Amino acid sequence: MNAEIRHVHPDRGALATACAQELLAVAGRAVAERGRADLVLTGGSTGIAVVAALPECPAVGDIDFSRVHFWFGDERWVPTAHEDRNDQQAMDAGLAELMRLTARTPRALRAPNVHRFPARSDSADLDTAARQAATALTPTPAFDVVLLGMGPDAHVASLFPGHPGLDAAGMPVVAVRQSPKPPSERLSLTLEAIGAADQVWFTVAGADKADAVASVVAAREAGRRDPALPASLVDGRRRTVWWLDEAAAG
Ligand SMILES: O=C(O)[C@H](O)[C@@H](O)[C@H](O)[C@H](O)COP(=O)(O)O
Repeated sequence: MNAEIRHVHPDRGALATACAQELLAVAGRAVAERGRADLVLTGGSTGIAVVAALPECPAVGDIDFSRVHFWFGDERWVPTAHEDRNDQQAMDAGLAELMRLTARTPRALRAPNVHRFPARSDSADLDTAARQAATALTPTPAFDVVLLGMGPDAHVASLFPGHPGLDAAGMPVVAVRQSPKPPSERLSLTLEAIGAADQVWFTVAGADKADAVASVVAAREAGRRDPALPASLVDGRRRTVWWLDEAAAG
């Protein structure tokens, strides 16, 4: 049975710290129980703040990062190492530091454990890249946690209200064009791939998100799945968690 939990923190920094600590706790348990952890990171200000908080967590030294795999919920279709890429922002914010901190140990986080979407520079076109990414995600890994940010329009990953990607069925990755949030071309996990996760965590901060949070929470509490609010369409198999700051919680 799916449980929905809400944590409210004073600000984005406190939210990010608490969320990062819990993420490492989940990773530690997954490694102990099934030999590996699969964590899906997200772009956006709050998602990247969570990654930035990871190296500061006291539990870093207790985790066997050689068994922790990081994935991405979506990616912006720009060249490798471009500053707009979610993988590059995550590396710069915290993954590179995690690699540095663990480098001289047998538990090191190494580059092959960071599973990136294809980049504009190394794939022929967006549709080919989506097919390549889908192949790499078939079968879909047993994600322990999918982290999601949420836009003021209630989009998650790169699944925007009214966009065709929302209807994608039978595939884990979809090509997204004409995204209302720049850049306009993107790759995204589908609702099906996100929903295969054990836990889905929304990380949302800022007063500009309060209306969207209120609408999505109201829809979910009423059992209403509304394609105009993509965040109302996703659940973890076991648990869905909201990590909010006070401004977003309203
Ligand atoms: O690539 C992206 O832009 C995202 O993954 C996107 O879904 C993001 O998480 C939300 O737009 C929230 O972003 P903010 O926290 O910056 O508002």
